[in-house]
Amino acid sequence: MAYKKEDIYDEPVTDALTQHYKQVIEQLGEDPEREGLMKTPERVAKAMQVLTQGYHMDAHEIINSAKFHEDVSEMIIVKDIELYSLCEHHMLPFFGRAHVAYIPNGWITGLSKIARVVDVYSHRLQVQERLTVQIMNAIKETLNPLGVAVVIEAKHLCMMMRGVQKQNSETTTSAFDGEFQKNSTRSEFLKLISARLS
Ligand SMILES: Nc1nc2c(ncn2[C@@H]2O[C@H](COP(=O)(O)OP(=O)(O)OP(=O)(O)O)[C@@H](O)[C@H]2O)c(=O)[nH]1
Ligand SMILES: [Zn+2]
Repeated sequence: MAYKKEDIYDEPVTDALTQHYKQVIEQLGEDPEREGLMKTPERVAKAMQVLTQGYHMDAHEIINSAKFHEDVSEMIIVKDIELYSLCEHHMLPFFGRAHVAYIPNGWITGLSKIARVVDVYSHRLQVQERLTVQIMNAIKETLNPLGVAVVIEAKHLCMMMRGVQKQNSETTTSAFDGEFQKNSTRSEFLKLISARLS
């Protein structure tokens, strides 16, 4: 599991990406040999490996590493988990907050593991909808809870810096399973997450 900084970079990948980014800089009309840009291709190569490190991480393994038997049947909510991802269409960031809830069925996991699962799937090339469902499925498949809910609110730089150039639009996606498909449970969850947001 690549948790530590030194585990993230793969030397052949860094070398190959560095060469490509040097060409990218040239094609954009800049001089990759000028002082300020000398180390930029390598920096970008490393940054991109950090932003996509989720491909080398296993969400199921993370949850299973801190899975505890506990007889609680109340809703557990972890809200305002900040997330940074890359849209797979433009490879530009989208960023915002994830709110995750589940109703245990005998098993709980460490709270930080929920945030780690958000990181695993957001550190990949994504669409917000798939990211939302993947987080839900990882919790569903490992904890077999009575229900899981995930809401993500995010802003997409591809819509802000280019293209349609809308600075204030925010996209909300949601995925509900089990008990959360019932109106009353879903309303309770939505009320609890919006209570602190306002
Ligand atoms: N559904 C969804 N769409 C996304 C996401 N991130 C970016 N997009 C959209 O992906 C679409 C790609 O559309 P294209 O027409 O192929 O690309 P484009 O010409 O760059 O489109 P514009 O952004 O409208 O200029 C755009 O409408 C983006 O807004 C996401 O997470 N989910
Ligand atoms: Zn995009």
